[in-house]
Amino acid sequence: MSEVKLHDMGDIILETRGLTKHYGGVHALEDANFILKKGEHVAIMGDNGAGKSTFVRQITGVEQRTRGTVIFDGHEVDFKGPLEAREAGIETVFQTLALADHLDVPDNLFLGREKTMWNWLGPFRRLDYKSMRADTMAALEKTGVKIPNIRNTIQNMSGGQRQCVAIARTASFHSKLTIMDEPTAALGVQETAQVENIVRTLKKAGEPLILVSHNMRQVFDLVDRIIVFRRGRICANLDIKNESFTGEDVVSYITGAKTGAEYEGVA
Ligand SMILES: Nc1ncnc2c1ncn2[C@@H]1O[C@H](COP(=O)(O)OP(=O)(O)OP(=O)(O)O)[C@@H](O)[C@H]1O
Repeated sequence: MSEVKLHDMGDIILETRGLTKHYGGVHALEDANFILKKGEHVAIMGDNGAGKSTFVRQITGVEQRTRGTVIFDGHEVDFKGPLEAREAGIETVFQTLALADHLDVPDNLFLGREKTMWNWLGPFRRLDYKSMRADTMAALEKTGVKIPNIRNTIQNMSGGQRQCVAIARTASFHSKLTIMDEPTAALGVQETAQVENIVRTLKKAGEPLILVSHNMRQVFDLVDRIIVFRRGRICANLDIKNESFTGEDVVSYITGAKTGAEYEGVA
């Protein structure tokens, strides 16, 4: 992680200033000013192609931004990849899930942060499979996720089970920020309810969350604030507690039927 400057962020965990991503002539993300406070849960909504995942990818270092600043936990950051972001405390469930298909559940949960133990045969450390398996069972239990056999490789699991593993991985390590990009898109009713319970657990623990979702009911149930993206720009910042607006209003911002005052990026 390259730390450029220190910022006194007060109760802000994440801020983006002028965050922009162009793919050649495609302006996928334009000048996004965004603030997330510690403990706050914010939903990101918007039509297909509005720039939501692009926004997530620039924060988590999956891609290098065209311009703009990201300040996380008081540091100006420019992550070179998602592992760097994770090391800094950002856990992300990507739309693509980013699981290793040929590995089983414990190996996926601990990928890049394997537990080791001293080997009694010599002065070197080896992987502590037993402990990782036990922790995996505990993590799944805690999140309510049901996987029949954790030794199965990911490639032999259903779409819903894969999604659950990705979410359990995110929720089982205490992070400074969790980002979920459409975590329930491929899930059935029961699995969706489990994921929503995980989100509530994070809220109770005071852990901040960015939730990319198309699901209006879910968003109204779970978050404090809704940010709407339209054509790569943030076009609305709606505080669920303090403002009276309906799902129809949100849809109007998503479709462009309604345009808000210029978003200032201040909660
Ligand atoms: N690697 C890429 N190369 C070129 N264009 C891209 C690339 N990734 C995304 N885009 C374009 O950027 C725009 C924003 O895409 P993005 O995936 O961020 O949308 P989204 O809001 O997450 O949509 P969805 O809800 O469908 O996931 C789209 O026009 C998309 O086609």
